[in-house]
Amino acid sequence: MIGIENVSKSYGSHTAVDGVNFQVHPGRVTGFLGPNGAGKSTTMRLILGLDEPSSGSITVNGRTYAESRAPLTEVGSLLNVQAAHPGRTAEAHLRALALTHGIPRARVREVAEQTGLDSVIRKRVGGFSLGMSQRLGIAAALLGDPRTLVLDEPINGLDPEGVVWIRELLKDLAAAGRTVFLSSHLMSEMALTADHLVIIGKGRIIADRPIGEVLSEEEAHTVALRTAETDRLARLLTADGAEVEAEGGDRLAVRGTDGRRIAEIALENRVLVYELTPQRTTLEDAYIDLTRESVEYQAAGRNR
Ligand SMILES: Nc1ncnc2c1ncn2[C@@H]1O[C@H](COP(=O)(O)OP(=O)(O)OP(=O)(O)O)[C@@H](O)[C@H]1O
Repeated sequence: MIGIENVSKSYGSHTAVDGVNFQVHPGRVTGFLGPNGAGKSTTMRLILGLDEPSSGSITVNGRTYAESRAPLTEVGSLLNVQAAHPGRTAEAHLRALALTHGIPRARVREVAEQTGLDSVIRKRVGGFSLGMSQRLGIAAALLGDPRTLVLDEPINGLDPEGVVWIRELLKDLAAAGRTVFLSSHLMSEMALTADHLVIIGKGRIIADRPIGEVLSEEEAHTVALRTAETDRLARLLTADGAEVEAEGGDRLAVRGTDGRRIAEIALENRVLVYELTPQRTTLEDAYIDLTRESVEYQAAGRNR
């Protein structure tokens, strides 16, 4: 369990994280989403005690990270993929980490197997592909068998097989009761991996909801239709309380009602409707909607 209470972090006059409140619960995969510069990495660094918040408090499993005696066995993290010394073998890297935390050597073999690294365990890390380095970072995160995992963009650099592998791994870890918190900008991947979403924009939390809710709230708000009598049907629907927009030609976009009500009104008034499509918003659309303001703000900021 990760608890973030009123956390802010400023760098000089720039506020990277602004009064953020949320909790990451065990037993599910929580996705942390936001456009570039939204504050994801900063928040993760604060959770891991690598940086001090300007204000507010952060706890992991009920304690601040600094209070944990053996953080690797409490929180596993993946922040910087290239964190291992390039001249070391993967095995030497993992053994050194295990040694500093009193973790038995046998555990190195276990995590190497779990992350598909066993065939390259004696190879130097410097020669690793991004995908292999990513697997090594995940192996290091799992080494202490921690209850909580904080992973910054763990899907980056993985091939399709690697993506499926990490998705299954994270789901299994959550199913075993662990707290799994990962950042990504890949909405499509989040839809397949995360149970819960925390969306951040401009350093503020925009949404903190189960993934299904993010979808259903945004879903079917608009019904697209085609009819031979756009003006008449638009008047009838507006009189019924709907919001109608002419989309050109025989098309209307209708909000504030549903397809069934539109069909009833059309039938009662003998208006021919030959297409009636509730617009399903994908998670990606919902995300773009939620973060649009942040992205615009950033684009404006860059031009300054
Ligand atoms: N050490 C630092 N010094 C100054 N500004 C920083 C520092 N670290 C982050 N920032 C700024 O804080 C804001 C948030 O950055 P952060 O890296 O947390 O965003 P992010 O959501 O992880 O973005 P990305 O997806 O690009 O990694 C950005 O405007 C960034 O420039």
